[in-house]
Amino acid sequence: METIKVKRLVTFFYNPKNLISYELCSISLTFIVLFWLLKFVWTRRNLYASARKLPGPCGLPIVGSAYKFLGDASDIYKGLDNLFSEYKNEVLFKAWFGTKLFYCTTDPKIFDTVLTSPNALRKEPFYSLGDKLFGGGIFSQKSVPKWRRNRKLVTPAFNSQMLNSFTEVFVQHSDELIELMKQYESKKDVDLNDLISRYALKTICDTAMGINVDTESEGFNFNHWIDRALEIVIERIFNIYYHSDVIFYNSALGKEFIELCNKSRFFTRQVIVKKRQQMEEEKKNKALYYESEELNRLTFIDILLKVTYEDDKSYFTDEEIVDETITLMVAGSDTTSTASTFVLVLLGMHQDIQEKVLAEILEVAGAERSMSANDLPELKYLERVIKETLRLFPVGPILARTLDGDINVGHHVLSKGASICLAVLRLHRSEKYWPNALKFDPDRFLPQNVAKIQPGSYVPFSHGPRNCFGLRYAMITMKVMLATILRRYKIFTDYKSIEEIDVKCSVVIRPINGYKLRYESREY
Ligand code: HEM
Repeated sequence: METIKVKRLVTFFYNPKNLISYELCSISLTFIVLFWLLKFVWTRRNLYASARKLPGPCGLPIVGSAYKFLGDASDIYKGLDNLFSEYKNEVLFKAWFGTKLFYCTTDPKIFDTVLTSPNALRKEPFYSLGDKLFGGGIFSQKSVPKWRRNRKLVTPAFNSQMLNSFTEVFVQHSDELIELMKQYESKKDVDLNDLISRYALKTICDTAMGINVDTESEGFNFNHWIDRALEIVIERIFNIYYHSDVIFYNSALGKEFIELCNKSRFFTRQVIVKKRQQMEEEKKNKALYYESEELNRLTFIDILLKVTYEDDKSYFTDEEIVDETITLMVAGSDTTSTASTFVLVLLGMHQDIQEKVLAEILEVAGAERSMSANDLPELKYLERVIKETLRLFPVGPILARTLDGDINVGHHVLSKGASICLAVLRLHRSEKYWPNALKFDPDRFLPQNVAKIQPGSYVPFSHGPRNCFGLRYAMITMKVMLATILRRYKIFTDYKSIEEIDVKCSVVIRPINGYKLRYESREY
């Protein structure tokens, strides 16, 4: 059989007629490839011209510097950090990732210009590698008009009146949390972040959706699924072979990712179904579920369901409602729980500051009284502690945007079509803008000192039109929960210094070796 095939091939090439057509074919193919390559290079000539003016690693053909970031989330962050260390004296440098040009910076002026520019409203397209989890939710939405429309639609769900009305829910769940903490008291290396994540998810579901989720039940794993799924998204982003759907979804990592997405989205769908059932029940007593006087008190999910099922029926599809809901559940819980756990680590490391925070809490709300919305603005020192923690451990250590138009940053024009990587963690720890940067000093945020902070050098909630819209929500929920924990328990950590806490970036920041927390009851 094989010999027949070989014979046929030999006869084909010995036939002069076939040889001519074969040569013609290969010549045309070569021309097509050359033409495509020239077109590719020509349309990107501005990128190459811009890149030539900047320092940065040349990278290998096709893969660029992507080989520097192979491995898991820890290796990837280490690779990125090493790259920024290598060019630490440069205001702006370049890095090729595959065929993509990235501008890299820790300069606050560039941060400010980029984050407020209408040409940088789109998230870096790598974010869409997590689409199976978040779809086109507001955080990763690729279409700027759709993002603008959806952001405008849901923002009223977090107005001041709504936020004040949430305080009671935060208090109730914080009380449940400290009860839950009792069983692990004095134990070493408690995974306090797991308990706090459950609190955070419960509160976001209760406040933004009016749904009570039983996060304490056995087998409740939503936070862990999301944690792992985000870690996989980062691994996929930095491994260019995994950018191909065929390769990724046929790999073990891709299969694990699909399973995690299915489980997380199934859980989210159940939350929505529960809400719709609740609405149908309540609707029996009213002509319309949404009475006009209640319109300014609609929760996030009320707004999504109202525009979809009572107004313009084509506003969101069912899957888009899941996209928005899961996005909010993660953006509104993983962030606050991570930030709050880091606050506890830093207070465990700085007992004097912990005692000052406690003194303030006792002065404002006493040892037993439930916290009220009026108490929260009085917790000024606690607020400074949270801000300083977010400086040292910004939840989003890296921000990335793609450029839809040129942006002039003074000494350089960033080219349309490139992307930009803003290294928030490095900026927040830069000695140039934060003297004695690794010192935990909440007084940097005293009103008289805030005026001296260089604009653009403190961006834990990002900046500009695409900043975090949960900023005020986050501050309130963290204050209530931290004040409730701190007046009941004294916190300790095995970490001795900030330098000791190695971090990785699984979209959000994480300590590689855990939080190493322990706590003991306080006696009054
Ligand atoms: C400590 C708490 C929080 C921190 C540090 C934080 C930080 C951030 C950052 C840095 C971004 C921009 C990300 C980027 O550009 O890639 C962002 C966006 C976002 N955050 Fe937060 N966040 C927190 C809490 C919250 C809460 C509580 C909510 C919801 C109630 C929320 C909802 C969102 C949403 C929906 C976006 C996307 C906004 C958009 O693209 O228009 N965040 N957050």
